[in-house]
Amino acid sequence: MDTTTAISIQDVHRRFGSVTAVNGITLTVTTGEVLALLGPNGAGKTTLLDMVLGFTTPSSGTISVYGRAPEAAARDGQVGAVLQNGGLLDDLTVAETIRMVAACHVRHLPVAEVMQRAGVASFATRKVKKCSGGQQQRLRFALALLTDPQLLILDEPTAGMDAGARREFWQTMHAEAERGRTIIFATHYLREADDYADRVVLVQGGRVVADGTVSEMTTGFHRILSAEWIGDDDPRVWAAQAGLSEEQFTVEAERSRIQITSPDTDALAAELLASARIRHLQIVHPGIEDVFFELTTQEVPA
Ligand SMILES: Nc1ncnc2c1ncn2[C@@H]1O[C@H](COP(=O)(O)OP(=O)(O)OP(=O)(O)O)[C@@H](O)[C@H]1O
Repeated sequence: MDTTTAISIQDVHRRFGSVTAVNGITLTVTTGEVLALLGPNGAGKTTLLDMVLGFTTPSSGTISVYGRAPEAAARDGQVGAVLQNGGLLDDLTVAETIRMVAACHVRHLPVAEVMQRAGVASFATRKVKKCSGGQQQRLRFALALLTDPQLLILDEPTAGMDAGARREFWQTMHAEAERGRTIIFATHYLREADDYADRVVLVQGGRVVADGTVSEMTTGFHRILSAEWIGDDDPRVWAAQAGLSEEQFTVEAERSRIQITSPDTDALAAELLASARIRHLQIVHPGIEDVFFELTTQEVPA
């Protein structure tokens, strides 16, 4: 078995009646990778994760988890999951919930260790129904850790958490990633993907529309150059000679401030500086929001 491959997804489709939720995804996830699955509502993220967990099977294509069928890997505790609406029993306390689920597994980590690692120890005696949304997500995370899984799957784990709780949750997750666990999480929060994932896979319409690190994704996208124009000539004339369109070039405030949108702002900046036409140069790189917006507003080919 190839020990570096955690998940292998080969040309997977999943149809529900006339709806094609996953439309030909091929993806290999390497052991130890932290991968964010990003995409708008209905993109197919949950359906894909459900198949990796063995809850549903592909209509066509194959998925293997550590070289095995997904349901076999999940059954043996190789995979832990924090799902959007995983059922919790309201009247049990946090500690009772963890002990009860632990009792269902042949092998599990000590309950006290799991509570400490998931950050639930401080509210262990609280009933589930009295826990905040963020605390319930932490409890789900504790349950996912019980079998000491090699792979953690998190479907929008921080949904409903405020910014502080999100940050704390991700600190905990970071510690788990450093232990060499493979982590896949689906999220709508672009910043989370940017901050916590080694690799971002952008899904839309059941397909992968981008796959890479955030810096790879933003390379090749336009950058925005802005500067103060100090040349003697008219900046519009220069822009026309440089082949910039009206959308790419704007000049504000009595000709003094120019803005250029281009994938190759470096060369333009070099030329403008060398000819002493500009000063106070700034180049802004696009963030993942821009990439996400641009990629997910494109039409997906049929
Ligand atoms: N059991 C099902 N029966 C019918 N259609 C389904 C089923 N599960 C998912 N779908 C459809 O498949 C598409 C993909 O849904 P999915 O939940 O995988 O998207 P998602 O990216 O996880 O969305 P969200 O971000 O809103 O959770 C949607 O059009 C959804 O309505």
